[in-house]
Amino acid sequence: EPVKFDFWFGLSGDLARVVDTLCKNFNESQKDYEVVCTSQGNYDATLQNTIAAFRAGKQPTVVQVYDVGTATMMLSGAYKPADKLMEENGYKIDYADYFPGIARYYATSKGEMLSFPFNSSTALMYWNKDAFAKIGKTEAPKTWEDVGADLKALKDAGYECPMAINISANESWQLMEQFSALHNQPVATKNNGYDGLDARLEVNKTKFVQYVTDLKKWYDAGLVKIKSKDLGQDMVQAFATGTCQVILTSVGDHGTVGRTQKEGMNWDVAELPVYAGTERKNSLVGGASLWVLSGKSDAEYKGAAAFLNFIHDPKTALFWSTNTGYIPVTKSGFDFMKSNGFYDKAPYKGREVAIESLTASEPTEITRGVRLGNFTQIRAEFGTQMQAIFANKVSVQEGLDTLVKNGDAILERFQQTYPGKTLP
Ligand SMILES: O=P(O)(O)OC[C@H](O)CO
Repeated sequence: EPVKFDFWFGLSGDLARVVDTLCKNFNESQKDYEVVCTSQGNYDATLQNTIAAFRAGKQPTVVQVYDVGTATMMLSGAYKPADKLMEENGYKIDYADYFPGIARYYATSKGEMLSFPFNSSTALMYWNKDAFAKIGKTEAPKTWEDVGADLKALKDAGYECPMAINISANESWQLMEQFSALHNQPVATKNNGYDGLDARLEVNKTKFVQYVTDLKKWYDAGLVKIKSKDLGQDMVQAFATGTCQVILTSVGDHGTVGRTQKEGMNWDVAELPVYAGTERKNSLVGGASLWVLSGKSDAEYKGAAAFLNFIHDPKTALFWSTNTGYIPVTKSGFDFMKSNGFYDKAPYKGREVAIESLTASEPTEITRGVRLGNFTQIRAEFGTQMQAIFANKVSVQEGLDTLVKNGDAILERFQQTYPGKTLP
């Protein structure tokens, strides 16, 4: 009888099917362990359900935690450090093989790998080449000023939804966090939280204010439509079916768009635009890492170590990245894919743009990431305020001021939960 252990993850729909296949591949690759993989619906729910399960003593052995849950996990103390787990179980992992920007996001300041990078991404602009051809464009706009002009031209050419944005809770990632990084603008003080739990939000006085103002202006002019998950709308499908001509989303959706697109539709991905005159910085590493939780048996830990080792294998990287769009997290995985001609082939060719975006500059103190406690709640507040802004209930400045005020209260509560503690 193989030893069973649970893996909870946050991806859903088409991407969840790819995870299921990955789990099946692991189970078929050996006889000692059986991983039982269960989607929790989304990243937020995965973290919340894990915390609740932990309190009830029913936590899974392995859990996928999104990038911005890292600070919460680190301070929870509810994990078994992944690097220690591997060492205890006799696996030698070459940590220098991880891309430094990715490793750094999930490591402590001393470089310990508490969790293992799994699905790494960044945000890109997806654009419909057929629609842009109708307005005489063969390239994606590079500045937000050009985006504004192109959306207007698309509208004038008869397109009902030139661009769609998702203002649900989780979408602060591409709209607020990535935008801020590219423009080297802080989301929060203390270098986005890396330098202290007393960090507080700053998005009501950065370039982000101008961005929301422009998005709202374009929305009022019918150039931007809202396609939000919490309204039961699917922005990625709105693009894939040809309904909307531009979206901003994760490179992790690249495989899904390819599988579900309207037949014959020509599309591509490009780096997120920046405002004219901006010195572009690297975009943020998104996605999630795999944490191993405390309180499990030695046998389950052996299984978890074998699973992490399987995921670390360049062949798994090829399977995973091909079918999703997530970028390989190790140099060996990337080299293996290159040697297989991966990035030379359509439709995978465009995906290299994600790596270009991630490496556009050396990470600054601001662009290495965002490390704030209880970020799930801050994102929920983002969703609430963006909806109030777009429904004309408050002005852009009022909405962002409230986001900062309520977000700061969330950060303050987190700080009080861990008196005298600092991030590892
Ligand atoms: O859509 P993903 O998986 O690339 O993740 C996006 C963000 O990083 C979530 O925090």
